[in-house]
Amino acid sequence: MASDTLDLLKDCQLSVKQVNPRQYVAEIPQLSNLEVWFQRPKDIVRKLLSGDLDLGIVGFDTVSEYGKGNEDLILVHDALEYGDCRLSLAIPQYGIFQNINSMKELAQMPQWTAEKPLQVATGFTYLGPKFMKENGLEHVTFSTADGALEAAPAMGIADAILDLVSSGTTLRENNLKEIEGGVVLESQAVLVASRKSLMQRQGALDTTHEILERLEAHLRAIGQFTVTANMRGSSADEVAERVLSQPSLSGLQGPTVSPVYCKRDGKVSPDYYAIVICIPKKALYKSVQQLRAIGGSGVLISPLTYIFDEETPREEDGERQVTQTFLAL
Ligand SMILES: Nc1ncnc2c1ncn2[C@@H]1O[C@H](COP(=O)(O)OP(=O)(O)OP(=O)(O)O)[C@@H](O)[C@H]1O
Ligand SMILES: O=P(O)(O)OC[C@H]1O[C@H](OP(=O)(O)OP(=O)(O)O)[C@H](O)[C@@H]1O
Ligand SMILES: [Mg+2]
Repeated sequence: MASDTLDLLKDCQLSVKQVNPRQYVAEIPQLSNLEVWFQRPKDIVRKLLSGDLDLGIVGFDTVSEYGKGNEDLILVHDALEYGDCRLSLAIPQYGIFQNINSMKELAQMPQWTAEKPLQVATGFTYLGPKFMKENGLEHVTFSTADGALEAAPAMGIADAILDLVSSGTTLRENNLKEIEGGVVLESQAVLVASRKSLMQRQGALDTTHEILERLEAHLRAIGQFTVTANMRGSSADEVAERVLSQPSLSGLQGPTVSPVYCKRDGKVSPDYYAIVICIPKKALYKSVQQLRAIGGSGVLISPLTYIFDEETPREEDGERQVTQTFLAL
């Protein structure tokens, strides 16, 4: 998470300058009134709540576990697109669990009683009990460990585990399986703020706004490409019409069409037109085919680095409750 976070900030032109890796304080030269502190994920959330930090970048799982629904925590950006994982319940593939494939079946197993409850090993001692209760599992006890939880069932320490899963390799290698309805939450890296800080600390809101804008500009651009092509035509309007007749070629705000002039027999006139559009990566191949079909040639494709809109989309988007809260400040 730490190195992915540093990479993301760097891509947003917010490089973190750390004198040496053992020093836990650093700076971002572009943001003069900001200090960066390297802390364990759970401590970031705790320190946001205690008022010792204003902003944090952590996994959503950590915000949920240690934030415990506290309304002082605001998700300023809820999808930084790395650290993807899910918090999920896993049980052994063997023994009494061989034919158990859902939370419902697990809850209905006759084995779990007040005297002999289902034992779950987890580091998520807030979300774990809450989830099991919501799923109708009454007879459950929890044991906690900081890592290598996947070994607990084979060691006889627990029946099940509740831990983060990404590729699923660790579970598989330890003969464990996920079950239907067993995902507590989906997680990825988020930017989280203390509401109190944003409201009360001088400059905190402006700095957060700047970071958010840069993040948005970069994240919107990932997966988008600029496509330029040449096209013959009688006028810019006619070329634009041809481009817009194709569903994958409308770009962010329609195509830019520019005349390419050349001089022939002493006369300067547009010989052909250059068109520029932004295209999402997944539509790239289809778009190139469509461009060719309408007479496009010399198609050049380059990755986009930033897309700055008039306003940060996350602030405009009415559907995003969290950012609305941020704006409401
Ligand atoms: N396998 C994984 N793939 C992707 N993201 C993960 C994975 N495991 C954990 N994460 C994310 O990385 C965050 C940090 O996990 P990590 O294991 O680095 O720290 P930790 O063990 O929780 O903290 P500490 O360093 O205090 O022990 C998690 O909260 C989660 O959001
Ligand atoms: O599904 P996978 O891709 O195999 O990833 C899941 C593993 O990753 C995390 O552990 P991590 O490597 O962070 O070590 P830790 O448990 O010691 O924190 C998590 O706790 C799982 O064990
Ligand atoms: Mg692990």
